[in-house]
Amino acid sequence: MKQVRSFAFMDRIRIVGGNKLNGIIPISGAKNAALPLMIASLLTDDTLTLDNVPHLADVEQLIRILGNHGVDYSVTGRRERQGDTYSRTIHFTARNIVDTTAPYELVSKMRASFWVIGPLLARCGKARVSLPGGCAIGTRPVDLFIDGLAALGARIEIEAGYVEATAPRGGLIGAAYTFPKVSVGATHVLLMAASLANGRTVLKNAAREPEVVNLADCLNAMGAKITGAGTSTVTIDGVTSLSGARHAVIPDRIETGTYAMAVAMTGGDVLLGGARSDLLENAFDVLRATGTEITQTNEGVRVRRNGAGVSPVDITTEPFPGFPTDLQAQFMGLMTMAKGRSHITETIFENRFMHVQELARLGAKISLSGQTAIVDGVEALKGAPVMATDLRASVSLVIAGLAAEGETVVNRVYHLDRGFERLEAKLSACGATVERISG
Ligand SMILES: CC(=O)N[C@H]1[C@@H](OP(=O)(O)OP(=O)(O)OC[C@H]2O[C@@H](n3ccc(=O)[nH]c3=O)[C@H](O)[C@@H]2O)O[C@H](CO)[C@@H](O)[C@@H]1O
Ligand SMILES: C=C(OP(=O)(O)O)C(=O)O
Repeated sequence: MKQVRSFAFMDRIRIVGGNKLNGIIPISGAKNAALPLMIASLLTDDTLTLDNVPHLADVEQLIRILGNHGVDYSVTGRRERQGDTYSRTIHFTARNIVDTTAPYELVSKMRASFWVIGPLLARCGKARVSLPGGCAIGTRPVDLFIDGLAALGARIEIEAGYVEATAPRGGLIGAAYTFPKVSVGATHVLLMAASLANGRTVLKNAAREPEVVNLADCLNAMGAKITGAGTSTVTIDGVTSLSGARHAVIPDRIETGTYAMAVAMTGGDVLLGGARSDLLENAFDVLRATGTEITQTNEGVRVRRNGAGVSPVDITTEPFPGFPTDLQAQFMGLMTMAKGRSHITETIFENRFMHVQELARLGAKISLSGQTAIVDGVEALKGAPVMATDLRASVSLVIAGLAAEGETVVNRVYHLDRGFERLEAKLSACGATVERISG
């Protein structure tokens, strides 16, 4: 097995705030689209080639997990921009599945690794997968995966921290299943499992996220028969086998929204290269209401804000097409500098406010009332040492640091390396003072 590149654990990010952002930030392939696409390679003994795969700790970790099941990979077509390597083309081949167990040591590091349960069960008739880890933003149960796979005929038991799933003799059986709650991950898993089931599956109340559509398009290119992805009702007519394909990861809408909010905070004029505004219309409407100019161009999304100040806007996180929970922390960063009070309500994860106390170190005025944060904008933030607690919380501290007076040091940036490719290089190229201090 080839050496998978590691990310440094104890690095810190040092920011000296106060500079406007001006220039171009190339947007990478989406982490949350790349991960399920990589997992789909388990469904076929042919090669699945994925373009625009970001170089992130989560991607490298999933390469290790897939390797444990017998997936080989090779990297070609590295793209170079601004003298540095980024998103790559990776070929994944699961000629033989050598192990249907996904062990705790690998799966506990990342939520999405649990999703191998769908393709392993569909292709091999069995899977034994450790209960997952991931960002500590709530309890994050797996009941919907279990109920959904059981609806396709799987027998499921939980034994010593592992979900053990067995398909009926002859394979999974298509069925109608209504998700009691919208789940991105459970929708991904049922799409993959039902693609190789016998007969028709109809999923109701399915997640409509662009990453689900990206996966369905890839599965269809591999020979699956899926219609309705991107709506709440998805129909999958099972096929007996899937083939290889070549497919591109969509641009990262959360990275796009994050840098757009950074520009809204610091002021300036930045082109988010390759970004698609149709992937986050709601968040862009909200940003426009704060006083930020956003236009789609042929090259990407242009974001501008002059010195007029930030207007407060209330938001509530919702499944797509609503305001994404993965941008809630960053938006709170922006609201700390608004001219007035805003309310930010989190409805997806019950413990996704850990950035509140860290933003307070920078001088933010935020109080919590249940699932709502009440943010009173301050004249200016002041730099301070802060601690990253999860992926999106970490980046909210970085963008707040860009707008704060003086020096901010963000500790525990390994969270950031899970989901932001070359963050310091991208921001520095637009005039920010940001550097990584090796731990
Ligand atoms: C790798 C990836 O793509 N992660 C994203 C994915 O996470 P993930 O797929 O884990 O999130 P889900 O959409 O499944 O979670 C939505 C809600 O459903 C609950 N739930 C989920 C499954 C289940 O079996 N039972 C249950 O109750 C969750 O606890 C949460 O409250 O979608 C989230 C919601 O947009 C994003 O914040 C994450 O960035
Ligand atoms: C919460 C996230 O990731 P995960 O689901 O892997 O924890 C995220 O991408 O913001």
